[in-house]
Amino acid sequence: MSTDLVLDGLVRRFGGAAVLDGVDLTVPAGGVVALLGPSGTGKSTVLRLVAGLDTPDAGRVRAGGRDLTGLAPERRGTALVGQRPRLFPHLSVLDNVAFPLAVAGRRRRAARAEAAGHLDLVGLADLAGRRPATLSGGQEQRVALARALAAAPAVLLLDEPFSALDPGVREGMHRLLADLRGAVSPTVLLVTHDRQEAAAVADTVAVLLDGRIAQAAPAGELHTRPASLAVSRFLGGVNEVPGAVERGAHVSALGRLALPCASPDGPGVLVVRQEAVALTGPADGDATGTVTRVTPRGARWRVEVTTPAGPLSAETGPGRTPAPGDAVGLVLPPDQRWVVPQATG
Ligand SMILES: Nc1ncnc2c1ncn2[C@@H]1O[C@H](COP(=O)(O)OP(=O)(O)OP(=O)(O)O)[C@@H](O)[C@H]1O
Repeated sequence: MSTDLVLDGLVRRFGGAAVLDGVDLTVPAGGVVALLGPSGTGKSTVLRLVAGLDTPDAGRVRAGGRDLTGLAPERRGTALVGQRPRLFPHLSVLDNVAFPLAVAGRRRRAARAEAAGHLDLVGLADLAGRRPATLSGGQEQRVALARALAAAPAVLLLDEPFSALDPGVREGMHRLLADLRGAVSPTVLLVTHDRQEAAAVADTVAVLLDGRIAQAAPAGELHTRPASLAVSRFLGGVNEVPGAVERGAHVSALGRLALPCASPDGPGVLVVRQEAVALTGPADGDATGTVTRVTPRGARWRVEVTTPAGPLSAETGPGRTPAPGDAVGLVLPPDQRWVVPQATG
């Protein structure tokens, strides 16, 4: 049975510096939240505090209304899967998965029967008799997931569990996670530094910046409606037009651009995702300028343009791409315009 997970004002200091400085976050029962942030911001530390492998300097961890903060790891009802599967090399795949059941006091036969069910859940029933050394990286991680699920955790903690896998295998793991949600609906807190992974598997993506959750929202909303310039930049947003909001429009060197939603009057930076910006002829568009650079981004192209408001970029699909020196117009679609406060400091 899944329960919610609530982090309430978690603080963790190392050598006097607060790595976590008041982390508030809720994962609803059966929900998947991805914790996303730059390297070294304390994502793994959050998981360690939830798992009971480390102790917060302040704040509480609750699950299903139970305060876990002072409890030993084995009494918390959490299971942690990390980047490395850490399987027991001398045990078969089946016995690896049966291990937490045996520790919980199940008889060997019953533990194995239950473990077989969990292996089936991760699609590895045929490999039950194999040793971990004979498995691929993706298979090993599936076994690690089955072992974690065998412990029937109320909360499953995943610390970059797919980051060492090849992209194709990683996508398979994302699908597996979705299937597992359908079958056992665990409450999941997943740490990742991969934006695409966070968007692919989580209902809510929480961005950890400077020791706090800067924003928690569905991935699409985070990208198009960031709470701050810091969130926008962390998510790869490059278009920033300084100016001010005046009676429902953003006023800048580009002129007056109507805003789709109410925004308070005053200084503000217009942000529009580069993927949403369209190129048009130099006589049209919300901004006009000269192309300075064109760079490939996978199957797409990033086109950088100097405009009266500074550099702006568009990402175009396959097709005719302008060249440096071309005069172009940029369309900033009205429903994609969003204003964030000016950066401070
Ligand atoms: N036990 C510890 N003692 C001292 N410093 C620590 C300890 N654990 C973590 N830190 C420091 O806290 C910071 C956050 O570490 P953490 O591993 O939680 O970050 P992260 O966001 O998971 O990073 P990454 O994405 O690189 O894995 C780092 O600067 C790390 O060096």
